[in-house]
Amino acid sequence: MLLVIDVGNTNIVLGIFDDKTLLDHWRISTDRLRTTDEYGVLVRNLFYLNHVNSEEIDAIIISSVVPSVMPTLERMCQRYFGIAPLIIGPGIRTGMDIKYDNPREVGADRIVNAVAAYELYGGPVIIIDFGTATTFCAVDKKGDYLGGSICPGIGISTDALVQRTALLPRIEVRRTERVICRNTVESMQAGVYYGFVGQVDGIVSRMRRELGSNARVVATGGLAVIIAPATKSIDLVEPMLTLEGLRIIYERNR
Ligand SMILES: Nc1ncnc2c1ncn2[C@@H]1O[C@H](COP(=O)(O)OP(=O)(O)OP(=O)(O)O)[C@@H](O)[C@H]1O
Ligand SMILES: CC(C)(CO)[C@@H](O)C(=O)NCCC(=O)O
Ligand SMILES: [K+]
Repeated sequence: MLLVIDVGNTNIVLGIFDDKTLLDHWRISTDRLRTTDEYGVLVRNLFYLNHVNSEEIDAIIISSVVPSVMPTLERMCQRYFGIAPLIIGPGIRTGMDIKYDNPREVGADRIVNAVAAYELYGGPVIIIDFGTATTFCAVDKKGDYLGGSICPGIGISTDALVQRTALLPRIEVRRTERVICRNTVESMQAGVYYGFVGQVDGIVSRMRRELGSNARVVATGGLAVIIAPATKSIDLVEPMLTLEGLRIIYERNR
């Protein structure tokens, strides 16, 4: 079985594949201070509680956009699984040509998402990931990664709004009936929700113009299912896109 690990700035998502089937997945917070042994105990416990036999893990692949936790995670893989993990980075075959000025600069999560989306849906395709940041990525018909846009994420934007004001409370991101709202919580919900819906449709329409096509649009990340229904442009929501991409890239490098 294959253990896939996606290290984001807020969360680390772990998944287990038996061949092409995702058997289970878990989300833990990204904690730069956690030790090798703490990560080891956490992961081994998740496996134990979900009846996964650690002995059956025969490979690990990791994508990370948080360099500082990588030495710890690599040691965890060695020590608790006896495996040297494959790490998305220079030297890994993704099967995708990266057209960034400096290909090493693109976040590994964006490349992994792009590989999965192109494999699943073909090109041209636009990928939106609602994580700590909201990223938009474009892949053309040939399967080249063209680049995209990076926006402040929904969670951190809302946190900033709450932190920098005296009277605004924390809210749950939620769709509202209307945008002319008569209380603070609903006003904030409407602004956050329809503001980010508008961002999606605005950036996608510009991207479609630059891509010169009727690109398909796939969304992932925790908030994708909440935002997608009100957008005009999101065609598909694929919550496990990054894990799927890690599995595909692993197969290209085994
Ligand atoms: N319903 C919600 N209301 C308010 N905030 C939310 C809601 N769901 C998620 N968030 C916040 O949105 C942010 C993005 O969450 P999500 O879990 O999608 O990203 P992530 O996968 O953790 O991101 P990364 O991959 O960058 O670590 C987090 O800060 C999270 O706390
Ligand atoms: C944009 C984030 C933070 C999204 O997780 C990540 O992909 C990242 O740190 N990227 C590096 C910069 C870039 O992709 O151009
Ligand atoms: K992510």
